[in-house]
Amino acid sequence: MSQSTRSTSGDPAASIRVEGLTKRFGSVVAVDSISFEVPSGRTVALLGGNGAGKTTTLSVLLGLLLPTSGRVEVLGRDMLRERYRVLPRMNFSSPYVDLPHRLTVEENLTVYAHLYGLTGYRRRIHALAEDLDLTRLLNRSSGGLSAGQKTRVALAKALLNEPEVLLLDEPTASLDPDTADWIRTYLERFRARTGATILLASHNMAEVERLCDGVLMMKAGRIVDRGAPAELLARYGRATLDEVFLDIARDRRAAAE
Ligand SMILES: Nc1ncnc2c1ncn2[C@@H]1O[C@H](COP(=O)(O)OP(=O)(O)OP(=O)(O)O)[C@@H](O)[C@H]1O
Repeated sequence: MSQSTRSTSGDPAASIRVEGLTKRFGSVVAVDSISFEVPSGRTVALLGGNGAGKTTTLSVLLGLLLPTSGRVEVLGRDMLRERYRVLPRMNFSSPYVDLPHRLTVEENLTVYAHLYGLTGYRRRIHALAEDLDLTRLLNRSSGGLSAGQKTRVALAKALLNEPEVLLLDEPTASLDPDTADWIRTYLERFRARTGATILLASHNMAEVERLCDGVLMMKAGRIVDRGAPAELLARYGRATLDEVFLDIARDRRAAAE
């Protein structure tokens, strides 16, 4: 089993540790007793069809949703009891979160910099804007941006505090192939430079194969398989993760079973 995604075993180097996590919404079991660890400095993907429980898992990890049961630790702290000690060291981006439309991009990033209590934030915002090709957009109102531009602004917001743990929900959704590729390269460099731990939900298998050390395959709230991309390809006897995904979605068994 891949080191990057193994079930909980108390690895002290794990930046994210989830144990027996269940989240119910009324009669809907969105996440059903899942356990996993993400070692420090690794990038791991949550994969699964629509409604598999990926966004719910990320939301519990951020402390935005309370778990029905189970334990969630980030950077060694219990997210239920010590979330405010960890949140300054984390960040996230999601296509489901919209920035206030009337504020300019720079104003929005400044509001977040204040929320994060950053000093020297003006320089940081301009450096990130340059990195993410946003300089020309800083004075534009956020509501008028294209989907791809909004995604890049959301990523700038997520990187403002140089997070040690970064949660990304579909980081390249609605980006054209060129911009998506550019964002992936950026994320690779960010991780190499900072040693950040990244957990991302994605529907893009090429992205996962390129960026991720480990994969957690979710279905109906459960983790139904896990491993490094190469391990999963070998186990299912497939050439691409797309094919592995379809095998799992359609209940075809791994070749090695
Ligand atoms: N606030 C909520 N109230 C009720 N049900 C919810 C709520 N949030 C999520 N669910 C349900 O929980 C299940 C998991 O949803 P979730 O958004 O985590 O899936 P997902 O894997 O992120 O899906 P997608 O790929 O479509 O984004 C779904 O059945 C969804 O309808």
